[in-house]
Amino acid sequence: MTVGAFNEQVAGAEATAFWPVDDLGPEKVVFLRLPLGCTATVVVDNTALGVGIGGTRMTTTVDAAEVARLARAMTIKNAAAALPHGGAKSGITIPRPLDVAERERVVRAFAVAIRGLTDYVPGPDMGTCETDMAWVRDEIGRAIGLPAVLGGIPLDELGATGYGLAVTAEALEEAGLLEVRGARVIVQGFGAVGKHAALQLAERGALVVGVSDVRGAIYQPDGLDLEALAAFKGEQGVHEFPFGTEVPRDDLLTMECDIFVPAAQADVITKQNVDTLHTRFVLQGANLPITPEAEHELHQRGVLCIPDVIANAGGVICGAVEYAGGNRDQASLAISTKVRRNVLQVLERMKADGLEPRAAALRMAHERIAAAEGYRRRF
Ligand SMILES: NC(=O)c1ccc[n+]([C@@H]2O[C@H](COP(=O)([O-])OP(=O)(O)OC[C@H]3O[C@@H](n4cnc5c(N)ncnc54)[C@H](O)[C@@H]3O)[C@@H](O)[C@H]2O)c1
Repeated sequence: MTVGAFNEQVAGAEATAFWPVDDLGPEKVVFLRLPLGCTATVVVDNTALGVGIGGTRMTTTVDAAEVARLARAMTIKNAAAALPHGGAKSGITIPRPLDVAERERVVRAFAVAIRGLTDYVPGPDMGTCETDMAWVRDEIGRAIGLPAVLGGIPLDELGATGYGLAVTAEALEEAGLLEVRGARVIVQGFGAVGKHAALQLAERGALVVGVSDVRGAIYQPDGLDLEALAAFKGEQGVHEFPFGTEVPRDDLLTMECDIFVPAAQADVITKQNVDTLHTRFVLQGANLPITPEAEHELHQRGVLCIPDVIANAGGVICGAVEYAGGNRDQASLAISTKVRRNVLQVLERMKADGLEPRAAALRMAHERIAAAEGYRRRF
């Protein structure tokens, strides 16, 4: 980024026109100059509930506005998950892809620069990984998403987010809305989230009848052999799995099921295709997989959509347990306890206040933050 562009970004920050500035935050916005022409922004949005946890994004395009929006999303997500953490985020803007030595130099310089920003704990995000977090921790003693040898809990290996999605289904069963055993499930996306959600739901007796990845989809009306599919997947597309019928990728969005799990990308269900979805429940694995209009329409049709901030919170809960020095087992217990309780609270809130699921979840998050704000010094 040129100095001019950097200054523009700072001026934009002062103008505050392009990111959320309200009673919640942001509390701090810090701009940094780093070696090799890199710049960084750290936004500590709100720390009423505790130290702000949020990833460090490292791309050629990340800017202050993106970081600020993501920091706000973390404030809401951590509060909705009932974690003792506020929301924060950082972004390192690189002028070009960096080699490993350059990257280490930039990440270590970033870490040193945020040493005094003790109300922010970085974690991995798009463009950063556990090695980057290990460098950060080496410099300043704090980061999450670390390698196991440094106390990290391997989030994707554990399948923390997928596990939380299965717990969500169990909570719906506990509320008398669904029977997981025998429920027909379709999962869009077979990556870190979708694969574990499918495996965990199948383990509980659900019939995962369809699964897609970016290249195609596979369908088996009697239920796919998920263990075999997970072992097969590797570099191959799920559509190449021999024990099922290959179908066009987005046909899965039109097939009848009890539970649909979008676990691929944002905005995959919109006003344009929402009519084609034939399901009773949507458990949101991806962030914002359904546009607000489509979510509203599904609610009107009686489809219960458990929003991302509740259903996919397994990952952030795992991060919070790691920060507290916990282990894998403690992370699993925290995910099952918190996700279950949050789903049941959303259902109660919907009933009591006549709210749609996302509005109920957001109200819960805002109330938790407001209650914590009540304990802050005001003078
Ligand atoms: N990893 C986590 O713990 C976590 C936590 C919360 C939210 N999320 C969100 O969940 C989503 C998935 O994350 P992930 O970590 O599993 O990513 P991933 O890259 O591991 O997997 C994504 C999967 O989606 C597939 N995909 C992409 N576009 C598709 C399409 N149009 N149709 C069907 N499949 C498609 C890819 O082929 C891949 O199988 C993202 O939106 C992410 O932000 C992830």
